[in-house]
Amino acid sequence: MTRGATHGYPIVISDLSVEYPAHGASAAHVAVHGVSLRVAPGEVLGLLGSAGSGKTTLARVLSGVGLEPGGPGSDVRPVITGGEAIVLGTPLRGITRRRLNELRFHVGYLAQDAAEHLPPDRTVSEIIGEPILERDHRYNRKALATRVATMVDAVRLPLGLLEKYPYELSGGQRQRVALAQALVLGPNLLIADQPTAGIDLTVRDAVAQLISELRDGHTFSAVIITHDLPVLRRVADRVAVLDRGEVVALGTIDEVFDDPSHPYVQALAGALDAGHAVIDDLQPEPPA
Ligand SMILES: Nc1ncnc2c1ncn2[C@@H]1O[C@H](COP(=O)(O)OP(=O)(O)OP(=O)(O)O)[C@@H](O)[C@H]1O
Repeated sequence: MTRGATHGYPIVISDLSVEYPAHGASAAHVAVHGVSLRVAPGEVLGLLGSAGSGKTTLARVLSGVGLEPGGPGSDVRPVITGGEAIVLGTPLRGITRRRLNELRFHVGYLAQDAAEHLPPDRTVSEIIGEPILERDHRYNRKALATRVATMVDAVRLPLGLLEKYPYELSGGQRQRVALAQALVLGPNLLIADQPTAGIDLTVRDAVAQLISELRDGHTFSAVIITHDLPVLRRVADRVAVLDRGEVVALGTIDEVFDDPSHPYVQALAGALDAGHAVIDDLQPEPPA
């Protein structure tokens, strides 16, 4: 794998279509339709869109998690049916198992429901350190403990939580444990599905700060799904808005919201003007 290749762009998506195949009584469903976009090195792209617009599908495909046979929550896996997505130089269409495993070590992925799915029988320290041991089970235990403690600190959790179990933590603390796990391998790319959901204001700020600091290192890029405007303003260089699987707006926050042409983007812009910081309760317009 050529890390950061494809003219240096960590993500290059061209005319990508993704479909959930027919299963049981459900017909096939196209969740992402003809999407093209690039994420530049050092760029954080915010991804917005109504419920069901394809954000999570796109995130799962780009992280490789959704393409993994038997992967988590993958009873029906999304399939790339058109176009291509190249992540850190690796084309995802028809990717082999071996290359997918390799890619996964370089892409941090925070699933939408990660906080609810932490393994109940592992301590915070074991959970955060797991990706390191998965990559190298003989990793030096002292170095591992140091790395885990650094990550706990980075997500503003007290070190006293290291030996606690998920059920002993609040939802916001669990979310930060999941984020620390997604970042523990020092990925070049983070794909985070609602990283600040369920986290209170002060800590939300800390998460935004952490992402900004990582970005300032210039070797880190991210796609962040969030409807949290203060977080978007703080971390996102550009935003893409999805509606029914298509990109309907792309640009800086000001470019997208100052002169919205698409009805859903207009609705978002209206919500922002009305002072809503979190804008995820908007429904798309019914199809024409
Ligand atoms: N396993 C699946 N099988 C079939 N269709 C699915 C599956 N998962 C998602 N979909 C459909 O794909 C479309 C996109 O879903 P997706 O979860 O990617 O949207 P989203 O923008 O992330 O929504 P939300 O904000 O609610 O998380 C939706 O119509 C959804 O019903």
